[in-house]
Amino acid sequence: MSAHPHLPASLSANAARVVENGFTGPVNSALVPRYSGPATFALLPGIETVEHADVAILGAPWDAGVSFRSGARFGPEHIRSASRLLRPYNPALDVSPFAGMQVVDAGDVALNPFNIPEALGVLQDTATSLVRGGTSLVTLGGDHTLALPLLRSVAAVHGPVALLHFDAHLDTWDTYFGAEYTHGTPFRRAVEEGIVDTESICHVGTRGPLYGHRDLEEDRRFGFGILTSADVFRQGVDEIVARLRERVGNRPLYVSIDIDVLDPAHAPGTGTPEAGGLTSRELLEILRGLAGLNIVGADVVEVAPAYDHADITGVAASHVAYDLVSLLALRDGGKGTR
Ligand SMILES: N=C(N)NCCCC(=O)O
Ligand SMILES: [Zn+2]
Ligand SMILES: [Zn+2]
Repeated sequence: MSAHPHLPASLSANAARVVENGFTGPVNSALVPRYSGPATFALLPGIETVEHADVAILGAPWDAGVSFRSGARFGPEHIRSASRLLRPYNPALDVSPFAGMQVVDAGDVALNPFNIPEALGVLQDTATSLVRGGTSLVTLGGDHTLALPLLRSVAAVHGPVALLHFDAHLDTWDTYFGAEYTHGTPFRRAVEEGIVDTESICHVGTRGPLYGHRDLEEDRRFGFGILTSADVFRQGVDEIVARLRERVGNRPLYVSIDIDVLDPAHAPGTGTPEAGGLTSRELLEILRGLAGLNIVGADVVEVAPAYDHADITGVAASHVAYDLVSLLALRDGGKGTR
C-alpha cells in the first residue's frame, strides 16, 4: 500500500518487497523491474527501514590512500549498480541469505577526502557502533586503507581476529612518502596495533614485483602466511581451502578482499593491477570453501569503475559481496534458510 495515497500507485512500486520469515528482503523483481528505482545492494531495504539489522552492506566511498590510479571512491555505487541482478537464492551454498536474517544496505559513510586520520576515525566509529549493536558488516570500498579502521572495529568487540587477506599485494609495507596510513600499509599497522591474531593471518593470491626480498622477510616476521596466485593454480582450490581452514580454526575471522586479487582480465577496474591473478571462479570457490567459519566482518575494496569495461569488475565484486553475505548467513551451522 502506498504511504502517499494521492500519488499514482505505480510510483510506489518500489515498496513491493520480498518478505520471508518476517525478514524484509529485496525489491520484488517480478513486480518491479530490477533496473528501476534506487540501487541499494541487491535491492535490499535501507537500514533506516528496519528495527534491527543482522548484516549490513556499508559503502565507504573514499580513495585518499592510493599510490597509483585513483577512483575507488566510486566503487560502492558501481558495485551496487551491478548488484541489481543478484537473486535471493544462492545455489552454490544452498542458502537464501536474505530469508534467515535481516540484511540491509546501510548506505555510505561520509568520509573526508582531504583528511586521512579524520576519515579513518569516522569509519572506525561508525563501524564500531554498528558491530557493537550486533550488526555484521560487509563494507564496499573505497581503497584498502579502510581495512585498518574496519579491523579495529571488529577487534573492539571480538578481540584480535584471524585475517584472510585476498590481494595481489602484501599491503604490509611501512610508509609511502612518509605516510603511515595508505592502501599499501594497513596490515602492517594492524599487526603493530595488536588487532589481528598473528597465529592466523594469511595472504591469498599474492603476486607481482616487490620492492625487494626484504618485503617478504618482514611480512613473514609479522606472522603472515602466503598462498600465492601460483599456489592457487598449482595446488587447486580444495587444497587452498583446507590450508586456510586449518590456519583459521574457529577463531573470529575477518575477510578482506582487494578486487585486484583477480586477474586484470577478471577485474580491470582497479587502481594497481598485476598480471597472473585468480579467476573470479577460483575466488568464489575459495570463499565458498570457508562456509561454517566464524566470520565477523568482511570488505571488498579497490573497485575503480573508471577502468572497468562492461561492468566486469562490478559484477565480480557484487558476486563476491553476495557470497560473503551468504557465508554470514551460514555461521553457527546456518540461520539462513533455503
Ligand atoms: N592495491 C593495494 N591495496 N595496494 C597496492 C600498493 C602497491 C604499491 O603502490 O606499491
Ligand atoms: Zn592490491
Ligand atoms: Zn590491497
